[in-house]
Amino acid sequence: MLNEIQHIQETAQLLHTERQVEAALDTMARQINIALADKNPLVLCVMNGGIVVAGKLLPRLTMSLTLDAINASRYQNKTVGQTIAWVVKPSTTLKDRTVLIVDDILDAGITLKAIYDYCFEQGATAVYSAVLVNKLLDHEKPITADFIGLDVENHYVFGYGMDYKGYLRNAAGIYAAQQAQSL
Ligand SMILES: O=P(O)(O)OC[C@H]1O[C@H](OP(=O)(O)OP(=O)(O)O)[C@H](O)[C@@H]1O
Ligand SMILES: Nc1nc2[nH]cnc2c(=O)[nH]1
Repeated sequence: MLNEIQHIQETAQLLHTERQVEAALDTMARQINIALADKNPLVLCVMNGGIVVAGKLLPRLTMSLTLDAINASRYQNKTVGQTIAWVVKPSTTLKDRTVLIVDDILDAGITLKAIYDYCFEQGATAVYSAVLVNKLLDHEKPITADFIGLDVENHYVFGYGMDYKGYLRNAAGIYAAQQAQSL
C-alpha cells in the first residue's frame, strides 16, 4: 500500500498551491463572516475530510459559533463513491439553529445533500454549506454550496484533508492523482 501511495504522491499534478488554498480560505471566511454575522451558527465539520478545512476556517471566523462533527462517508477510503455510511451524528441539538456544514469537497453532491436534508429533519432553521473544493462535472448536482473556495476539473484530488485511499490528507496543496499503477 505504501508503495502505491508514494507513487501517487510522486506522480500527482499540483492544481492549487498552499498559498492559493490559504487565499481561498481567506476569501471564504470573509464571505461567511458577512453572511452569518449575527446567526450564532453551529458549524458542522464533516469528518474526516472536513477536518483540515474546518480547522483552518474557524480561526478566521469572527462571529459567535459552536462546533460539532458529523461523519457521513460515501467513499470509505476508496476512490469511487457508494452508499452513505452514517458513522457519527452530531451530539448537539440542531433544533432552531443556523447550521454551517463544512466539508473538503463537493463532487457528485450526494453526501452534502444527505447532510443538508438531515439538518432540516433535525429541526435546523437554516442550513448553509462551505466547501473548499467544488469539482466541475458535466451534469447537474443535487445541491450547490453557498461558499466555495476553489473549483477543480474532474480529477480524483487529494490534499488539505482529502485522501487517496485514506492517505495524503496532510498534503499541503491540492493535487490530482494520476492513474494508479498496479504495484
Ligand atoms: O459529493 P460526493 O460525491 O458525495 O463526495 C463528497 C464527499 O466525499 C468525501 O468524503 P468520504 O466519503 O470520502 O469520506 P472522508 O471525509 O472520510 O474522506 C468528501 O469528504 C465529501 O464528504
Ligand atoms: N479525496 C477525495 N475525496 C473525494 N470525494 C469525492 N470526490 C473526491 C475526490 O476527488 N477526492
